[in-house]
Amino acid sequence: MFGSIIGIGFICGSVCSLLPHFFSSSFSLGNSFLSACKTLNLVAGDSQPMVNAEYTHAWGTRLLVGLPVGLPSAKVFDNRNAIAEALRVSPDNLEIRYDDGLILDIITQPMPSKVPYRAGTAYRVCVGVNKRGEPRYYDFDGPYPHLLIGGISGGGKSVMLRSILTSLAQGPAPELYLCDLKGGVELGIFRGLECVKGFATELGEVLQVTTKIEAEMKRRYSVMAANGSQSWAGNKAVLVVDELADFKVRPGDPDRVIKAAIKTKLTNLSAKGRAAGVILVLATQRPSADVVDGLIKTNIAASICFRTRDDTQSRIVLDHNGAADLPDIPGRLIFQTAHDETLQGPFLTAEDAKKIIAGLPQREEVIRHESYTDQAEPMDGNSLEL
Ligand SMILES: Nc1ncnc2c1ncn2[C@@H]1O[C@H](COP(=O)(O)OP(=O)(O)OP(=O)(O)O)[C@@H](O)[C@H]1O
Repeated sequence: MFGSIIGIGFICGSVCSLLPHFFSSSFSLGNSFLSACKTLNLVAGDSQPMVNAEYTHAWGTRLLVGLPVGLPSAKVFDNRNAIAEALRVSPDNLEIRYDDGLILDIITQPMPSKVPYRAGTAYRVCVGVNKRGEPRYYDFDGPYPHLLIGGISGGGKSVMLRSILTSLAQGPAPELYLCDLKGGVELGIFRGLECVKGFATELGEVLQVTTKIEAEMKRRYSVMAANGSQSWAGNKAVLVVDELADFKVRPGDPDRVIKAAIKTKLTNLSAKGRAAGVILVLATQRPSADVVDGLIKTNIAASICFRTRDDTQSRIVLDHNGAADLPDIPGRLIFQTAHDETLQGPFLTAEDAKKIIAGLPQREEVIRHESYTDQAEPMDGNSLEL
């Protein structure tokens, strides 16, 4: 008798070891959830929710829950904070969704503070991994045109731009137009790539580059009109601006004319670029209302926001205060498209990026810019020879 009990125990132990993710935490969080449901009166008459499965993952625990007829899932969503308290996690670490049944993800492990760069596929670039370690992508060919990247100095914007550009350059690369008013310190490593069609390190050059991409947008619209098509089917053109605050006009600013001209072009590109396959990536460490003005913001549908200095900056980028409360961890961000998700951005050093770039098609000739003068007529877009 005793021997057979040991035998059954041995078999159960062996089977369980083959299923390390299933039932391995002896239903403890599932039981806590069910107790919370009772306390919160999340029942339908005499019927209670059932935990159909409890899985243990590296990041925490997933509960698959069946709700009795008469208990809508909305009632569970409404009680999220109280359920999180019962499960002893912060509300941020309890994710509830309905997908053919109720799924509760209880995140008990901290997010990693460093995740490696990974190349995307075509126009889909990896912008980080979520709390469950799943990669998330921004698709330059997707439904959310234009990307705003904001956050305090040291938050991780430059590393993010480096990852995005490296991934895009790995191809099939779009045409890249890069504006880096830090003298090319951040984006200079991309300058020699064949796919880089414009590179600016000074205000005059930014006006040249934005004029050129605007002309390309107009050309594409003409082609589309001739073809009777509504959207550009060819290669994308991506304009990257690091730092948007460089075009903020201050009282008595001697560069106000050129800055205003650049701002007008950026607004125009943000409004009309998408259909022509022209996408903006605008980065700033000073997201204020006069830097990310209403017109540009209205046309930008996706944001990556690192920690911000205060609630106001967070609201400018995300329309809520969330980024001000992010932990002080470089690379930690909120990615906003249809909804928000906290991610750890991919980490890519300049040295590693250079190694990848070295294996990509390079241009032989140097980009030549014409100088800008206040008197110059608006350029027709053909003045920048590559
Ligand atoms: N995704 C990341 N994962 C881990 N560490 C990161 C990440 N991104 C940035 N860091 C760290 O933070 C430092 C600052 O990052 P980065 O230069 O990108 O900040 P920034 O927001 O561009 O600042 P600034 O606007 O002053 O240039 C990096 O040198 C790196 O050590």
